[in-house]
Amino acid sequence: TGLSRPQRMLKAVQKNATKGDPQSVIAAIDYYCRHKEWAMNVGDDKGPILDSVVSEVNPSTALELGTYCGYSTVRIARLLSPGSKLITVEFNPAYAAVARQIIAHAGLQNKVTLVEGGSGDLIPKIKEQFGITSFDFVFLDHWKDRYLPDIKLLEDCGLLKKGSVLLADNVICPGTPEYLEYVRNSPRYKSQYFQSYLEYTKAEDGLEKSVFLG
Ligand SMILES: Oc1cc(-c2ccc(F)cc2)cc2nccnc12
Ligand SMILES: [Mg+2]
Repeated sequence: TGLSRPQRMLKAVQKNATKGDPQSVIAAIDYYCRHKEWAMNVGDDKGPILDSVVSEVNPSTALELGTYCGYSTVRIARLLSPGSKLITVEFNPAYAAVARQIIAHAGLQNKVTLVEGGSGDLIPKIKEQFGITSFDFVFLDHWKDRYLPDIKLLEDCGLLKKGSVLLADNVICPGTPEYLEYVRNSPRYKSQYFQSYLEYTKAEDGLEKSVFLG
């Protein structure tokens, strides 16, 4: 049945984006998904909000849950200072295979470690496997029913410290009600909603930024 949607997106990047130029990779994906076929990238409405939070935090260690094709991986990694690291976790091997190639096309493979597997299984292994004591920034963009259990796991594994910033995609569409209720009512977080739009559409969506208070 031919190429998958992620593979078609990869082809568009290889055809239209300049190797080693992250901005051209971002633009090629946004053009393809806006004009050819929709895909679940954070996109060019929410993307600048992601950029501003990453730039403000300037993380030495960052974690992304849900790589998909690597669009937000490229958005985050292009803003990291030299020596900073982004770990991105993807459950679906076919998605991971495309993401590796898109991240490489952007020339960001040295800043990114893509780990294949379930976030619930991998989070407890991060300290020993990567020698990371805590994350300055976490982008949640995977399955919505994993957001809450995964931040509780990050807390329990001691991977968050005072000032760690969580940014969650899709808190309106598809929606993460349990997660929102938790971060907005827990004394351990200071939470803020950034209203925007579901990628490449006019539907409402937004990002929730939550600072861990320790
Ligand atoms: O940004 C996203 C959008 C959607 C999505 C799918 C279908 C719709 F109709 C609306 C929204 C799903 C997502 N799953 C995982 C990570 N991010 C997602
Ligand atoms: Mg998303």
